[in-house]
Amino acid sequence: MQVRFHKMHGLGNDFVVIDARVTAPVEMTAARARALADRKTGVGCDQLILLEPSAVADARMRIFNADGSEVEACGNATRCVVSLLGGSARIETVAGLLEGRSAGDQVSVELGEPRFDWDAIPLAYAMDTRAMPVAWEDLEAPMAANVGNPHVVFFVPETDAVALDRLGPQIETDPLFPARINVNVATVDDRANIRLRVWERGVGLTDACGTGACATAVSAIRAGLVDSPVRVTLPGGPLTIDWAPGRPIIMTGPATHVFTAETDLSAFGADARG
Ligand SMILES: N[C@@H](CCC[C@H](N)C(=O)O)C(=O)O
Repeated sequence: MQVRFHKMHGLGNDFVVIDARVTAPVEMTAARARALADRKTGVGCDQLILLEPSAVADARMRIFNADGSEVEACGNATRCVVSLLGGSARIETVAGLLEGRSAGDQVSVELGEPRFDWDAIPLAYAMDTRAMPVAWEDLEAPMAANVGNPHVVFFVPETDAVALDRLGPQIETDPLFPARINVNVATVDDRANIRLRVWERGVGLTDACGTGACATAVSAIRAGLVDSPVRVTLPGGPLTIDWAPGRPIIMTGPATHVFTAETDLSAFGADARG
């Protein structure tokens, strides 16, 4: 089956976006998503995004990590899809209905209200998500937030000094996190600026993670460390996050279209399932 796809990125967090809103349905399996995302043998991306028709929005967005797992939310891809759909769009996701709008080269999306209860993260057992009584070597007492997907956030003196490539996979797969977890390591520079690195669930180290920036910002606001709006600078560049308790999170940043091409989907994990 021949399909058109768009290669896009948000601050270097890159996507293959297949728009199946008006074409024949695209059957996406974990194996097919993994094969497409493979940077050596496939097209290559952090997330595979499948747009399908929606009865309640402009599109239904399905999100597959590079390891093939289907997940609930992706902040950077949401901005890319808003831009692809013309700069103003309502998008249906597993995490809820998201709205976005472009202004110049910036796209703002409303990502819903964060959840902080331990079972909403989810964690394996009850604990205070403001200062969790756990540690992995020097990384200790993280906060946790679910911003559509699950995140743990460590505030550290210097994010660049953390061996996230080694500790990220350990924390991601710790039994404390029954749905696995995205791992954020952040340094608060001042009340308006945070620097952040992210080990993404199902991917690894990425240049940027929109939901990671949101989870980190709301955690820092909740802890009284910064004021809203706050700039969160990732290796790929900055995002602005605006949030107050009881309000949805608003994330603003760029969305870049790289190219459009066609590929034969049957070459990628045609009959593979799971
Ligand atoms: N890159 C994303 C997050 C993608 C999903 C994440 N890896 C998960 O498993 O929840 C973003 O920009 O938010």
